[in-house]
Amino acid sequence: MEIADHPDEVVVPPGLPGLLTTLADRLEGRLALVSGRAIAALEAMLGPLDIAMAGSHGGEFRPAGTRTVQPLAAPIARSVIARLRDFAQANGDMLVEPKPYSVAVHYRRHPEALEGLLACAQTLAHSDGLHFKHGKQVIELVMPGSDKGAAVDAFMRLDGFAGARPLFLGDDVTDEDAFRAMAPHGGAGVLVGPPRASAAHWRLPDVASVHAWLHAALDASPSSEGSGKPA
Ligand SMILES: O=P(O)(O)OC[C@H]1O[C@H](O[C@H]2O[C@H](CO)[C@@H](O)[C@H](O)[C@H]2O)[C@H](O)[C@@H](O)[C@@H]1O
Repeated sequence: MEIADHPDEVVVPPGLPGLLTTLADRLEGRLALVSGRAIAALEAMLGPLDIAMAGSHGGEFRPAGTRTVQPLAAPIARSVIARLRDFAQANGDMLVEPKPYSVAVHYRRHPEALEGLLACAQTLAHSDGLHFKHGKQVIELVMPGSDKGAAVDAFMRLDGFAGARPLFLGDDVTDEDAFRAMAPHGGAGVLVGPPRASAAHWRLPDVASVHAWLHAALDASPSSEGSGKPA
C-alpha cells in the first residue's frame, strides 16, 4: 500500500485482500503480515483475513486459524501515552496513535515540532525503559522485546513455518530488524523503495513492482491455473 497523509486515509487496492488470501493458500499458510500497525488496524483496512499476523511492531502475534491475539510484550503504560498526548496537543495537535504494545506520534503535518518531539520521546524512552523508533514521519515508543525480527522468529518457531526459507518485504527502517532476522533461517530481506543502507539482500523499486512480482509468483507456481488472479 502507498503512504497516505493520515493513517486512516490509506487506500487498499481492491484486489489486495484476495491476493494475500490466494498467496497464503498457495503457500499452505506460510504467509504472515508483520506490521507496525495494530492487528485491529490491519483488519480495519484489509477486512477479516485468516492469515498469520503480527502487529504493534511485534508486540502482538496471531497465527492463522485463530482470532486469539497473543502478546509478545507487556502493554505500554497509559502514563506514556498521556504524556505524548499532552506534547502533541501543545504542538499543533499532532496525531497520536496508541496501539496495544506501542504508541506512535505522527509529525507529517508538523515537521517544525520534530526536534521537541524527539526530545520528549527519548526522555520517556529513558525513564520508562522503552525502545524508540523513527519511521516515516512518525516516532514510536515500543515495549522492549517487541520488534519485527522477534515476530519473524516467533512465526518461524510454529510448525507450519519451521524449516521454510523466509522472504521478508518491507520499506521502512523498522523493517530492518526483520531483514536481519532472515539470515539465521536461511532467508533474505527484500527492500521496497529506493536504494539505501539495508540488511536486505534484494530490492524492488516500489509498491507496484511488489504487486507485479507477487502476481508473477502465483502465475509460476505449480498449482496455478495460469491466471495469477486471486479467486
Ligand atoms: O510496519 P508498517 O505496516 O509499514 O507500519 C509502519 C507505520 O505505518 C503507519 O504509518 C505510516 O503510514 C501512514 C499512512 O500511510 C503515514 O501517514 C505515516 O507517516 C507512516 O509512518 C502507521 O500509522 C504506524 O502505526 C505504523 O507503525
